[in-house]
Amino acid sequence: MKQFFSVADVIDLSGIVDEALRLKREPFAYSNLGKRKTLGLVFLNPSLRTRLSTHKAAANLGMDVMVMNMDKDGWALETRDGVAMDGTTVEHIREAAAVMGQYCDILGIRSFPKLVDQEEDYSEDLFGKFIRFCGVPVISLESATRHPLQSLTDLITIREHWKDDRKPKVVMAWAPHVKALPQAVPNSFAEWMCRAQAENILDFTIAHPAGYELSSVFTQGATVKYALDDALEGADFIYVKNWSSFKDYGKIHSVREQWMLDQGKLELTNQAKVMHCLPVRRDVELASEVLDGPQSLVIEEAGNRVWAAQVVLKRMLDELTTLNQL
Ligand SMILES: NCCC[C@H](NC(=O)CCC(=O)O)C(=O)O
Ligand SMILES: NC(=O)OP(=O)(O)O
Repeated sequence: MKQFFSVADVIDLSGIVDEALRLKREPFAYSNLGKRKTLGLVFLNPSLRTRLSTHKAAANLGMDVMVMNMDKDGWALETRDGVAMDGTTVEHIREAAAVMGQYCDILGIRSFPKLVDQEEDYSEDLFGKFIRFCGVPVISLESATRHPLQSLTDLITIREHWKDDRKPKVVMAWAPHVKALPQAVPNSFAEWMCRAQAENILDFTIAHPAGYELSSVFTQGATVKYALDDALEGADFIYVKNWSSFKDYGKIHSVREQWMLDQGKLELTNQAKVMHCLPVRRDVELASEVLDGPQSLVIEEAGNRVWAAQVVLKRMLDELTTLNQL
């Protein structure tokens, strides 16, 4: 694996999930694979889970890890080409990425969208440039449009909790929030679930109020419902997430109906397990009674972030080892 940016970077969806679950059973089976290799984790935004789980995954493989909080500790980064840097930006991504590539064998980077200009965010300009100039394999730690380590984790968690012969009904349900959030997590989850649905692994439904349609690039084959109660009927897994409007880019529309998942709504489902990528705003996005209840998987789901990161790092290290032997 040379990069991990979207589901398109995975050839074998079931294969990578099974391999991650094998790593969960034997975390130290490849503890020398990453010896004398360095992972750099670059953050332009806050993180708890991604930072710690990816660090732990690298440690399990014997790697050294360096973390750069670019937003707080780095020089202000310029990403545009052809501009004289006579303003507030100090260092161009051309040099910054290339220099980090000198110190690291694999790099991970997190960069959220600005939610102002749809075209700019969806061009993934910063990611494209980072990949181009750093010269080493790159893992997305969440970009403007996707969060692949989270989505792989989510598929691993669903696989772990589904023992029936019948395909599970997975519902991604929009939830209220106090501020405008990116579409990266729901885009990515939809993209991975649509691929899983195409591979006959599960059935996938998206529920959101009118005006919250995601880009059709990510939702091919998904059933879309505009009423939460209707979508929840027969659900085996509910993936709760807020996102801002894609069409009316980055905006929040007022919604009259109740979209927060509480115990009453949960009772409409097939005793569904409840998932959320975290962080979650209690009693805004998701009722405390559900988060603290027996159907919540959120803590286990966060725990599984380690195995998603570890399988991706392992595949990249395997490839680096093969290249070194040539
Ligand atoms: N990395 C996981 C989610 C990150 C981000 N959440 C947030 O920014 C929450 C902020 C808040 O609740 O104020 C999102 O939804 O894309
Ligand atoms: N779910 C997730 O990516 O969490 P962090 O933003 O804390 O890394």
